[in-house]
Amino acid sequence: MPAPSVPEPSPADFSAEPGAAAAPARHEALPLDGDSILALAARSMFQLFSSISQGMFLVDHTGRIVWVNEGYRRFLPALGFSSIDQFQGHLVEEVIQNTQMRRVLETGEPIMIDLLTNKAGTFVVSRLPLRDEGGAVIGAIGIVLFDHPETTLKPLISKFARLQQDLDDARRELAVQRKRELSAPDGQRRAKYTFASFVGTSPAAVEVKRQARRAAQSASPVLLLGETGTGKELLAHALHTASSRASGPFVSVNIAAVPDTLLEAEFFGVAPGAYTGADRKGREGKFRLADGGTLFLDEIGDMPLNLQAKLLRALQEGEIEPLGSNRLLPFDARVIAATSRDLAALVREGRFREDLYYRLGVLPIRVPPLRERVSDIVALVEVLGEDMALRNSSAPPELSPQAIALLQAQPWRGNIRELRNVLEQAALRSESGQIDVGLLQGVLQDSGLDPVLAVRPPPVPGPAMAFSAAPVADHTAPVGLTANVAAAAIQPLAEQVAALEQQAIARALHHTRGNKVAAARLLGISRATLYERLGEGR
Ligand SMILES: Nc1ncnc2c1ncn2[C@@H]1O[C@H](COP(=O)(O)OP(=O)(O)OP(=O)(O)O)[C@@H](O)[C@H]1O
Repeated sequence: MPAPSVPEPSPADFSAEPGAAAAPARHEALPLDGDSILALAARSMFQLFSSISQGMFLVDHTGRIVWVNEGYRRFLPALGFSSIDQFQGHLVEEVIQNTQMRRVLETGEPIMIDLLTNKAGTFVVSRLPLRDEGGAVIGAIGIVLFDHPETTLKPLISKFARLQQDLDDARRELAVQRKRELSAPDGQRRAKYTFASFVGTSPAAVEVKRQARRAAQSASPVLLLGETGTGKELLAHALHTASSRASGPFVSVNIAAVPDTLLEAEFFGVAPGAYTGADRKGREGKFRLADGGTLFLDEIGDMPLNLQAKLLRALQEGEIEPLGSNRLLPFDARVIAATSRDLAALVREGRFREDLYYRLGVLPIRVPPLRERVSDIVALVEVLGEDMALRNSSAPPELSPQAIALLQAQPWRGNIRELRNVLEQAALRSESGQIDVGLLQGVLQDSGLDPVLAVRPPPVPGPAMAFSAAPVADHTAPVGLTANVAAAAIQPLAEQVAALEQQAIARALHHTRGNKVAAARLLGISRATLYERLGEGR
């Protein structure tokens, strides 16, 4: 090991203990010369950091670790080291994954606050350069300010995760929109999904696709009801593509996203000359843009009451009146509406017109939440993993059977969107591309989800499930299942029963927040049987 260029400080030099052995003689007053004052201040700051931080280490100018304090040593096992010799004396990037210490050495710039995630967990860290008297960078100090920030900084981290998710969603939507615009000749809007894009062969998924296919044959309005992220918009696209209007435009309006004051113009358009400014030339409304095709009204439950009356009239008469015009214009668009709200309850509360509810709900279709179609999770993970890989130009993540079992046990309140987000986070944190149950549990916790206890995996061939189905980026292409998934689907009955049993146990444990006695009671089995099924037989 080359000699460190920063003299290795003795622990006593940096002792955090007040009055520690090597502390200089007590000063009754500040020393008078500037150098001594600076030295005293530096030592005091160092001691303060050492005592309030979770751990510290020093690297020399080559990036070699030359000193580690007591606090930091407890992270060594999680980083994969059983003794300090395996850590100290090595280059920092060889022993701490994802570290940015090299950047600090190269630029001389501190990184005051950063989030570091590696196999030891997620940490809030600070990195400061050390300079000699001439100002040259001779090393750097790494400080772990907080470990487990998911607990200590939970509100901040959840907010960050939410914002990140919003940003990712917005980017995705923008990319899709751009693609749609580019592929649409003469500015026409097209649907991008078919029924094949709706992944799932569970009884609930098959039934919803059956109903939607039948609805595609009719000209009546369709009402898609279901929790957020269950695939209502995807189904609306598919329904349009399977209908006789497939060659016409697919136009969608997210009512919740448009300010109330602009909705009327958005729907019915603006007559030329009605306004000054940008709308002087007039503007087509979505009803007219959807002429000959399908108009998808997303989040219909958020529509203001005054506009509900106008929408009802338009649907009944097949005519709209643009703002600022006294002419009625005919339109020919098939309406599909969707909501994640309890529309019947809104009607009871007087917040949604009953006549409009019946008018829109001629063909109501309930889109099932993911927790009612647990058997679709393997295929969904496969498709989402492939899609992520395609976007990031990386290999699809590989999930251990235990990780799959954990995913199957989640309540998924945000449904497929939430599942996707969890997978993306897990893939980001995994260095090897493998996602095991421990990593996944951390992600679920950090995402503010209520992770269900891990259970024994469903019997799946192979050590880990490699996902390599056809990409979903093109949702018009049928999604192929890999041999693995296909094999999983036709496992021997005993294995399928065992998998179902594991899911039931996971759900019961979730329900009882991990209380095994209560879970056993719920399942009608003895505690011993439950332990045995959990692989903890004693
Ligand atoms: N069955 C499915 N197979 C594959 N991807 C799906 C499926 N269902 C939903 N998705 C994907 O999940 C995401 C959310 O779906 P979608 O926007 O259609 O849900 P939604 O019910 O309309 O949500 P919201 O109510 O929040 O608008 C999309 O990226 C969609 O492609």
